[in-house]
Amino acid sequence: MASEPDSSTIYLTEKEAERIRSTVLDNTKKRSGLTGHARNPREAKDAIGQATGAALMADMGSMTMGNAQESVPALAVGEPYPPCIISLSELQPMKLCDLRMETHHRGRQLRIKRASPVVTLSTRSWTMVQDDAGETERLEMVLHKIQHGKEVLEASSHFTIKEPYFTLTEEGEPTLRIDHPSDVISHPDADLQPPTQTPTPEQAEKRALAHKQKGNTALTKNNPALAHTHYTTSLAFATHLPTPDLARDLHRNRAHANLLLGQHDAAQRDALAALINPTAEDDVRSRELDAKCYFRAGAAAYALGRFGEAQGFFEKQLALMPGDKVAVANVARCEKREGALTAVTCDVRDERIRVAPVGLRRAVVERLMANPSLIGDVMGSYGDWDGGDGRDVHETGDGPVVDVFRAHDIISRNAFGVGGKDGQGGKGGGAGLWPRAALINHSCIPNSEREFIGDLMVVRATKNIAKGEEIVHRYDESGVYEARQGALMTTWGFECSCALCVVEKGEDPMVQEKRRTLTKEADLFLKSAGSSANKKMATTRARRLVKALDETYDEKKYRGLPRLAKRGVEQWLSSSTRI
Ligand SMILES: C[S@@+](CC[C@H](N)C(=O)[O-])C[C@H]1O[C@@H](n2cnc3c(N)ncnc32)[C@H](O)[C@@H]1O
Repeated sequence: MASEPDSSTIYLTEKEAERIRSTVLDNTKKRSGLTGHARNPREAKDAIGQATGAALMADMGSMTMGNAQESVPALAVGEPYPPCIISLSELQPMKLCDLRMETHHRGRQLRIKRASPVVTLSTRSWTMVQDDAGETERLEMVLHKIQHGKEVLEASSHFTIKEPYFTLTEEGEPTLRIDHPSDVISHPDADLQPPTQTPTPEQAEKRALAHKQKGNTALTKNNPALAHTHYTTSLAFATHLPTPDLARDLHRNRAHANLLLGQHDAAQRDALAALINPTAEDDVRSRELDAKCYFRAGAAAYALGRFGEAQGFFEKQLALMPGDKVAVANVARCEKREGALTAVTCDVRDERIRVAPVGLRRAVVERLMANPSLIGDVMGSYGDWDGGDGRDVHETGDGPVVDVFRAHDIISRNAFGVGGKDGQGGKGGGAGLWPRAALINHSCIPNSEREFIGDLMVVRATKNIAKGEEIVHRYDESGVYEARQGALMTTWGFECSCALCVVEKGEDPMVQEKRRTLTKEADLFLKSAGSSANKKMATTRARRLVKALDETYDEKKYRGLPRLAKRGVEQWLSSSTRI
């Protein structure tokens, strides 16, 4: 399958769709037949050699292809399962030899270390891992494999997997598989471990200062993830010092690293933990430092969309540093945005093939993991998979928890294209999730319209809306009944039964066919009309098309109802004849 450069069009033949569907469904069947079977041990040397070769090939591939993505990856959306919602301390250890095929090892944890390079592909990454008995197994992270802008499997060499899932890859090879990013805990390398025994103040100061210095260097080298790690280790030592000054410096610096990493909750927490709150008016240095903290807390709140709170912090900053207008004006938008990775997905639940904004799913989950205060807002949205027992658990003792299957379903049913009004993504514009606007239902006879100012969605009333009346907008713009219903069913999973759809559904098939043919002609006209040299001729043709389309609508049946098929050409006419 291929995608057109700079286009949201993906060409997928029926044969290709069938191949994807049958691969995914055959694999699902094969896996279910293996449930509970013993695992076949791997030969370590071969396994590590296989991963090393594949990593080399993947690296060479990305070097020669660069970022040009000519083919679209396929992704199976498997049977949903909830993330682990139990803290590590309550899970029983297990070994690789205890693994059973096609099993979620509930109540267990598996400690492993990486034994090969990581093979990084666009929608998943894998590597070979070993436990302390020297057994080797394959480990795969699907889609949500990046944290702090780095591949999780590459960022460390020791991990614990919570409630490991042992299954088959899409190619049928046994693997440990991680879907939910909270199901893997990375352990820092030895020199970044917090102290195991209480250090003397001298030892604590020496280690804390050394890590602070490394953190500062990492920040100047544009590596906030490494800076964050060093500041965190430094803080673990600084808490053993008799005065809080160094710990405050570290919180202030880590707030900066957190902002750069898009971890706004943590940035705000750090910025406020660093406050000195000087009482003396002439303590200029402390006032400057606190102003910096309020600026960072404000920038974090702003990025979280809490504008009132952000304003409060900026006002406090100004009170400490009167006249520093630049600080307010320079509110940094620290949010990292991800490219619009699209994949062809096959969902085993309804066997449908969809083109899904999986880059958006990855960006949303990354943002939620980094800012747990947002999890409730997003996870409260409508989605087919309700998350089972873990639905309302957003955090365990080990950190935030995001159910990626629920996130997937929520995005499938609630995402809209930025810049487009078709809900499928404007041309090259990507897609986004607006939790509040996602509450709005669809109608083909809407009373509002969505528009975009950058990535800000504006829902504008298109007619007077009475108090208590439901606000509705159009998810799909197609003027052809079957095309519109097809998109509503595939993307949003419902059949529209508004007054217009009721009439169109009962329409004479001959009339429907005529309208379809004319709509195709209108679409072709709209594609070429902009470049037409003869405007007069184009206008005449547009008028003729509007008239012909109008004649397919029975005056009585369509009284008070929109005639969607002619909208596009009518809009062209009104804009082309506007002075
Ligand atoms: C963006 S959400 C809309 C808000 C959602 N109804 C809620 O309760 O949060 C989209 C989902 O709402 C439902 N929906 C929206 N418009 C609908 C309509 N006209 N008829 C039936 N279901 C509709 C579908 O389940 C769809 O997948």
